[in-house]
Amino acid sequence: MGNVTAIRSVDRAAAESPSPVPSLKPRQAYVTVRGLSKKFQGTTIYDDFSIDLPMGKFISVFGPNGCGKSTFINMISGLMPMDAGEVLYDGQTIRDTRISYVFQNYREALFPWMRAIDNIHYPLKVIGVDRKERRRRVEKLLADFDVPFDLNAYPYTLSGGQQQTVSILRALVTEPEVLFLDEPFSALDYEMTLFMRERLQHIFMKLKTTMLLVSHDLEEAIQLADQVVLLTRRPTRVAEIVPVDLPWPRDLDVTTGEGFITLKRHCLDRFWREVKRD
Ligand SMILES: Nc1ncnc2c1ncn2[C@@H]1O[C@H](COP(=O)(O)OP(=O)(O)OP(=O)(O)O)[C@@H](O)[C@H]1O
Repeated sequence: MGNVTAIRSVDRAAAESPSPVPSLKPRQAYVTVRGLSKKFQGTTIYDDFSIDLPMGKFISVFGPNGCGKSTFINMISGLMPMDAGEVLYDGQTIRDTRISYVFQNYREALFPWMRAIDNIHYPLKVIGVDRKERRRRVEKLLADFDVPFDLNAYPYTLSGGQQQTVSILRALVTEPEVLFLDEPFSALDYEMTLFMRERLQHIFMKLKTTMLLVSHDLEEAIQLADQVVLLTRRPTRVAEIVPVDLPWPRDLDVTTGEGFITLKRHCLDRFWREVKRD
């Protein structure tokens, strides 16, 4: 609404004044987290934690073991209650924001009694989209992605990477504004992990959906992100937000290039300082 009002007032100004109209930059929307606190059995994980994350960007979250990376995205995605705090997505609460979640454990995430294609249809069915419209939306999604295996297969007949591809497609079918990914590739072998990172980048470049990724793997965290959020040990704060100004797609040339190596070294330094801190 704010933008519409701004554009209208500039139009009026243009009509009333001969001076050139200043060009309007699109407003950057943010996920705003304020005063987030969480304890588990007396142990403080977060205490009055705040951060702003730009929407439409790929953000990865990296930090020491057990610092609360998964807890963070579970809370801001509404999967886990916070003890205190507020999270807004471009000013809207989570209830008014379309979100999806891709879990690490694809074996438990897909419905084994449904074919892959029916797994992808399922979220639309839950929100009451009729069969014809469901088919249209799934076809539109699949047209964008070259899926190199049979979606009529049952999940157990598919490889880990294929199953995780189905999970990602299922997460995307509702056209989420924000996609949360909690170590989505950590259960895959190395070859499949590299392949899936490439695929996820292409999805991101095409859709520009806000992506929030938790990763244990610093290379992955850097390769996929516009910004890496480095967290401290508990009680967890932001150690640093590292911008990743590297060209997309981050292919082998990029990930073995000087810019990437410098960023990795910087993040590792910060990480070690944090891990060794008394
Ligand atoms: N439901 C829960 N009940 C009790 N403690 C929990 C619960 N969930 C997480 N924890 C604890 O909170 C801390 C943060 O957990 P979390 O899984 O968010 O960390 P993480 O940074 O994602 O961990 P890792 O690096 O091991 O994946 C850990 O010490 C964990 O044991």
